[in-house]
Amino acid sequence: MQLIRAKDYDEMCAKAAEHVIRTIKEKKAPVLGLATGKTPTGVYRKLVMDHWQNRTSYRHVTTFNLDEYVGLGSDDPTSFHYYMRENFFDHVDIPEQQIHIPNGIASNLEQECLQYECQIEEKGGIDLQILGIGVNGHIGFNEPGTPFYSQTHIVKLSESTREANQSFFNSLEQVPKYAITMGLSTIMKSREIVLLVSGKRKAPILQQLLSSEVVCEDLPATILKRHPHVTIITDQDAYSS
Ligand SMILES: O=P(O)(O)OC[C@H]1O[C@](O)(CO)[C@@H](O)[C@@H]1O
Repeated sequence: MQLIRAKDYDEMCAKAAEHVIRTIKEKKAPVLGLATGKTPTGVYRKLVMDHWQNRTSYRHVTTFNLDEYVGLGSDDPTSFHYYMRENFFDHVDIPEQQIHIPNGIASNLEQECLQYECQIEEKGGIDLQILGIGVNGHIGFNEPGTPFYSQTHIVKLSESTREANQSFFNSLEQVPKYAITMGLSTIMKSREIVLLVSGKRKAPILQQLLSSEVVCEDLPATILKRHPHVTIITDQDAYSS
């Protein structure tokens, strides 16, 4: 794992955006894995700015998001669908049919998971996966204890995750209890992974991840130690607190 220590959030986002731009410029039909949450919003801002200033095009890009809440449709302002449109997709030239986000209101959620996994494979897998990390070490919504062999599946969110994501909702009661997430094995099949870690809140889990000599399901992000091409980009707050 390569570690890049950016001086602040802005520099962390700029470095992550460089990875994305390089990937979409190098590949003929790039497939991006995208994350939501507070951490990557600045990356999307950089990408949108670059799209308008440098005419970087997304016409040839396919995307797969990591996760979505069960029970929230794409028009719900608290869904990850909505977040992605608002922060990124509405501001670049990516064709709608090349955007993939799990459908949290599918009538058959199990089938939705299987189908999502197949769609990723049909597109030849993910070239670059952007990840954030939960305060409990989750990646995607793969909570501690999730099997390393997991594929896209339905997960019961831990209370700490619901509390961490509460700021997107009016109250804790409104935070869904379940989500669809790419599994750990789905994430590990990506050819390159960039993990973003920002802010003092994430300092303890980053420290734990970096110092952990064991790779174990209790700390899902440790699986990344087995991946040949992972870059962790942190800001100073996450690294030095
Ligand atoms: O960036 P945040 O808001 O701290 O969230 C951490 C991670 O948890 C999630 O919300 C769950 O997938 C991710 O989207 C995010 O990368």
